[in-house]
Amino acid sequence: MPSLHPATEPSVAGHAPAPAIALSDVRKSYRSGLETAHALRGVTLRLAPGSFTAVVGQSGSGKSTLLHCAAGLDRPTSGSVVVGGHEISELSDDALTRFRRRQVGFVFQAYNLVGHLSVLENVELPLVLDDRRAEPEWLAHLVHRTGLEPLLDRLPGELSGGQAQRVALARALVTRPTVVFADEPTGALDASTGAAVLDLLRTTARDLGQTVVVVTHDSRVAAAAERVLVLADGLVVDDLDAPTPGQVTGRILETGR
Ligand SMILES: Nc1ncnc2c1ncn2[C@@H]1O[C@H](COP(=O)(O)OP(=O)(O)OP(=O)(O)O)[C@@H](O)[C@H]1O
Repeated sequence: MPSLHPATEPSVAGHAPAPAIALSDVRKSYRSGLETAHALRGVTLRLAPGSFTAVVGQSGSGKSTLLHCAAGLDRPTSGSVVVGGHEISELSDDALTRFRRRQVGFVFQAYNLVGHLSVLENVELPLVLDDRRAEPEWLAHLVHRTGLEPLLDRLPGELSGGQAQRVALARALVTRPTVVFADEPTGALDASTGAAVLDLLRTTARDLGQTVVVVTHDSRVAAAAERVLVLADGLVVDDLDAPTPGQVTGRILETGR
């Protein structure tokens, strides 16, 4: 992609592989009138390729802002965001849109499926928007992996919540993105359906070597990840390795304001 210039930070031969995502001192402030909200106050983190990370924190701690800045949905006020070796924080709007289509997959709580398109058309949509066609083998693998074979001709309105979220997951993966961001991916599902979707997200990530970042309020969802980053007041205040749900809840409560 010619419009994306490579990151200035090279990976060092013989050391850990270059991160899938690297944020350096990312700050984001929102101004409204005389007030300024400092949503991110200097976040630095690196996520390894193929890692499954959860971002947790109390309401207002900056989780959504972090996701938006890391995914190229919004620009940081300052700092560097490198995804798949590309510095994205200063791209033009057009280049940022192309970047998102090619390098990032999204799974949202509300699924965001297009109501008049079939399941198959929804899965293929990110490629169609980018004038590309699906690789048949990859598409067949994803459809199989997400159990969508019997549902391909249905419309989103004819699906259960868990089925709709599986469509959203297949759609997020169809472009083979550098990273998949999931924002409260199980928030609209009952507990057992949510657990099934989460398990699918985790095993798909592991089997495909896909980097996944989940933003969630739910400690049980977070505990499915290998690594949990705890945000408080716009800063990463903890970095937990495979914690239990109880440990996650405890750390979030300790950050209370
Ligand atoms: N567009 C905006 N304009 C002004 N302030 C904003 C805007 N977006 C976020 N903020 C503020 O930035 C801070 C972080 O918000 P953010 O939505 O990132 O938190 P969050 O952890 O995702 O919260 P929640 O869990 O409630 O969704 C909050 O104080 C919020 O009020």
